[in-house]
Order: sequence, then structure tokens, then C-alpha cells
Amino acid sequence: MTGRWGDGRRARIGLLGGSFNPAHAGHRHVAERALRALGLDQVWLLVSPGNPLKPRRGMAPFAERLASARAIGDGRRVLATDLEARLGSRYTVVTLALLQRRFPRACFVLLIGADNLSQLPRWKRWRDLARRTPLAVLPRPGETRRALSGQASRALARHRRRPGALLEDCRTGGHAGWSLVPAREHPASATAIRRAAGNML
Ligand SMILES: Nc1ncnc2c1ncn2[C@@H]1O[C@H](COP(=O)(O)OP(=O)(O)OP(=O)(O)O)[C@@H](O)[C@H]1O
Ligand SMILES: O=C(O)c1ccc[n+]([C@@H]2O[C@H](COP(=O)([O-])O)[C@@H](O)[C@H]2O)c1
Repeated sequence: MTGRWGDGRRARIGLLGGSFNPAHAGHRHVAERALRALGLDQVWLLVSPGNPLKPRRGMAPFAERLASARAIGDGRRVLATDLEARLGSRYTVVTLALLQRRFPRACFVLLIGADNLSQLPRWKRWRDLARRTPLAVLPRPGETRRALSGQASRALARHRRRPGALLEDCRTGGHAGWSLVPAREHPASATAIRRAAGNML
């Protein structure tokens, strides 16, 4: 991947970072909705070597989580990747800077569920991240309304765009925008899957 798509224009890549502990139908739903709403070429399921805000206890080994993400990809438009582990980064702001350097012609957009928009102010250098990287937020049951009235949403209100315009000015040097992607809320969660598996033991 050079960052150019077949016809010479910039590749539009959605990055769905996550623990994938395990991957589930909600991730696939997010990837498919974002592909369509944002006109993306691909979505990369960026398996985290370790979310800095989540406890290590209960976290499956990286290889297991990567395999789980691969299983929900289609090998063509939705691809699981171990890039973040290979780059040696756990912080999204660092990962994005490294990816933008490695793929200078690509246009990256970060895909996050509404729960992560609420959490964003706890991420390392989150304002810097939001300034440099377009953010697409996917609704999530019980999370969307809270996220839209939260600290990040209020701080970034001036930069909200309609989804179709989110990638228009990729890398022009201005403040990147963010959008709420119109999609139905999908109820799947890794916590619920782990709980159900635990209850069956
Ligand atoms: N059902 C869903 N709807 C919208 N976004 C989702 C959904 N499931 C996961 N996401 C988003 O995908 C990204 C990766 O999620 P993650 O791998 O942590 O799954 P999770 O189900 O949120 O896990 P956990 O329950 O362990 O916190 C996050 O930005 C999360 O908000
Ligand atoms: O950069 C940070 O400070 C940061 C803090 C918490 C979470 N993240 C990223 O958020 C993404 C979603 O994480 P998770 O565990 O909710 O699936 C994943 O790519 C994490 O690396 C990033």
C-alpha cells in the first residue's frame, strides 16, 4: 500500500482501532457503515497492543485478538492489521503520526464508537489528535446522546461537518473535522460476549 489508490487519487482509509477482545458484529457494522457513508476505500482494524486506559487483566493475548479481528474482516475492504504493535505505539496520536509519515499519500480517518468520543479527553494529546485527524463517530446504544453533549463534542463543536464533507480537505493543514455517521445503533459489545462466555463456564 503506497497511499495511492488504483486511479492515482489518495487512498481513503478508515482506522478502527480497538482491543478486539474479541471482535464482533458491531465492529463489522461500524466498518461497513463507515465505508459507505464516508466513501472509504478500506477500513483497517487496528488491533491495539494494549489500550493504555484498560486493565491488562482479562485481556486476551495479542495474537488471539488479531485472529479474532481477521475473522470478521473480508480480506479486501475490511482488513485486520498488527501495524500498531509493529510501530511500537499504544497511543493513537503517536500511531497516527507514524502512519501519516509511512503512508504520506493516504488520507486517514479515525473511526470511533460514541463511547470513545466521551472518553476522548482522557486520551494522550487528544486535542492535537483531533486537530490533525478527521474523526468519524458511530452511534452506540446508551452512549450517543451523552457523547454529543460531552466535553470533546463541545470543545470541537466548530469543527463538526456532515459525513460527506469530512475528507474533502484531507491534509490541507487546517483543523480536521469530525462527524456523526448516520447508522443504526448496533448492540454488540465485547464485554457482553466475555460475560456470556464466563457464565457458560
Ligand atoms: N456496537 C458498536 N457500535 C459502535 N461502535 C462500536 C461497537 N462496538 C465497538 N465499537 C467501537 O469499536 C472500537 C473498538 O471497540 P472494542 O474493541 O473496545 O470493542 P468493545 O465492544 O467496545 O469492547 P469492550 O466491551 O471490551 O470495551 C471502539 O471505538 C468502540 O467504541
Ligand atoms: O491514545 C490514547 O491515549 C488512547 C486511550 C484509550 C484508547 N485509545 C485507543 O482507542 C481505540 C479503542 O480502544 P478500545 O480498547 O476501546 O477498543 C484503540 O485504538 C485504543 O488504542 C487510545
